[in-house]
Amino acid sequence: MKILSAEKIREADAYTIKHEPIKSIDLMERAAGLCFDWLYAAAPKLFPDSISEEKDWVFYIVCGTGNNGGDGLVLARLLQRNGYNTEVAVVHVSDKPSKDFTASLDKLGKGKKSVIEIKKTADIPDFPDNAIIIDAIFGTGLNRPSEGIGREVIEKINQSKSTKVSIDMPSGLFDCDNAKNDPKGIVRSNHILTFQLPKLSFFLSENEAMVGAVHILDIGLHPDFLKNIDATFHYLTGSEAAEMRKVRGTYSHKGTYGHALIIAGAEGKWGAAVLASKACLRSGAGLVTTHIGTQGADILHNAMPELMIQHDKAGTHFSNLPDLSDYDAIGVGPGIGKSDDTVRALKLLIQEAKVPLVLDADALNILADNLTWMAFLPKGSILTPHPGEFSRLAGSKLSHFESIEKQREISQKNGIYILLKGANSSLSFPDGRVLINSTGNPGMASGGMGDTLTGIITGLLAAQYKPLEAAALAMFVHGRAGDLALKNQSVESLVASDLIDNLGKAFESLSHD
Ligand SMILES: NC(=O)C1=CN([C@@H]2O[C@H](COP(=O)(O)OP(=O)(O)OC[C@H]3O[C@@H](n4cnc5c(N)ncnc54)[C@H](O)[C@@H]3O)[C@@H](O)[C@H]2O)[C@H](O)CC1
Ligand SMILES: [K+]
Repeated sequence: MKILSAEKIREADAYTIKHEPIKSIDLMERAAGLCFDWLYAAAPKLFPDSISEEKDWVFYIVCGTGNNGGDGLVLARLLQRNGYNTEVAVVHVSDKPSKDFTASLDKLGKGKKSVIEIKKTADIPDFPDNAIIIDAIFGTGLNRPSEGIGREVIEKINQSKSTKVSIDMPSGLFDCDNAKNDPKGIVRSNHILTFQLPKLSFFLSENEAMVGAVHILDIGLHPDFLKNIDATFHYLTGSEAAEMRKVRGTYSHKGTYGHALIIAGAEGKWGAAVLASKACLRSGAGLVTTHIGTQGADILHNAMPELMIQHDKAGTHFSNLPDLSDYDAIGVGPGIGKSDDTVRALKLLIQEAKVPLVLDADALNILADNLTWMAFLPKGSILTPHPGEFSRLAGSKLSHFESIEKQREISQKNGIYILLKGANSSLSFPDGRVLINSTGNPGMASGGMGDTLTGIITGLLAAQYKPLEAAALAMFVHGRAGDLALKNQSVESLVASDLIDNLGKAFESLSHD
């Protein structure tokens, strides 16, 4: 699913109005109608248990004077028509109300319910603590941080304990970069009813306090426009991940699915090799060999009889390169440490490898100490840093938005894929596009999860997936397996082994997406 900028969404809006064709006011009615349907279904769960009777429900609709405010006014009319209690406030954020705002206000007027006009501080009402506040002050038309009376109202809304439902965007939030924005001037939304496509800022950690649950409402923007428009950012949905999955031929054999090499583990961290190797075996590789210090070999053998083992010359860590000619995919890094001979062996691996590499953990830390090696990585290699590893690679502490911009830059410059792990992991391609993941949960913030991801990507690469599909499908399935594993665990108790146990179900679940 594409993620478009506010500017592109405006173009989509205009294209739809012209080519569907539909009047802009009717598009607003359609959008607000979908908000009503959502609220109608969700309201019983949104009001506190103490207010169980519909007659006691209050919907407090706070509107700006642009089209976002217009949506709020149409929604207010629909709520009133269906017999719900409403309070409607208009914040005079601009002295030039939009045409459709004015038309919607006229229609509401016919219902003879008075509107609270907010022009100055003294006009701002006390918002209740047990209502639903509909936030329709600013949408995609915000052109500078909220200020003046609009901002004052936003701050007062944020003081209320009522559930806040934002139309299209939390008012005050920009669609992409909020580095120069002030969080205090943004509605702390519990639910966002966003139109057609999600906005990038919904997925960024700096906006966590303002972005609640996101609900995407299909308002029928023109499919031709949505299909043809180029997008830098994409949200990876289940059906898109499912399309990447390859069907296995009846007459295929283990040779069809390639031979993966995992280089992982060192004294005290053999478990990293176990997790990466297991995940690799469970992700479709025909054969998996793990290159490991002799002292870790028994642990691996006992954990997985299906695995082949390649002994390193050093007993305790990765120090020498095996013959690479047998392998279709190579994953390196989990738990390998940073010994001098490990550094030398990794350098040799980067020079000698003829297949894309998957680099994780200590392999990335070594790379961060030797940034010139980046240009020598086999094209299509995949780096899987967590935010700490990424900041070492990128050279400074960055906001999430800045990290993604930097991630794109490094991918494009070096012809590699970077999978920046975290909530809403992002995968950047050599051509500058970025996929944002839609699976996973906070229980996955624990040791070993990254080792598992390395194994999955390497397994898919061995099984002849192209780097783009291997990285994207692995990212999705890894999160999905974490979500499935959570059903029998809690966010506190979830561990990487649970995730591996659910890989089968996760791959299978794709057939239902
Ligand atoms: N996407 C669609 O197809 C549809 C979108 N709809 C809704 O329309 C808004 C966008 O409306 P727009 O009129 O362009 O802008 P806003 O209502 O978001 O606000 C603009 C309004 O506010 C003024 N303004 C902007 N920034 C500030 C500021 N910092 N301080 C004060 N005032 C500010 C600006 O001058 C305007 O007056 C979209 O989000 C949807 O909700 C349609 O209704 C359905 C189709
Ligand atoms: K809004």
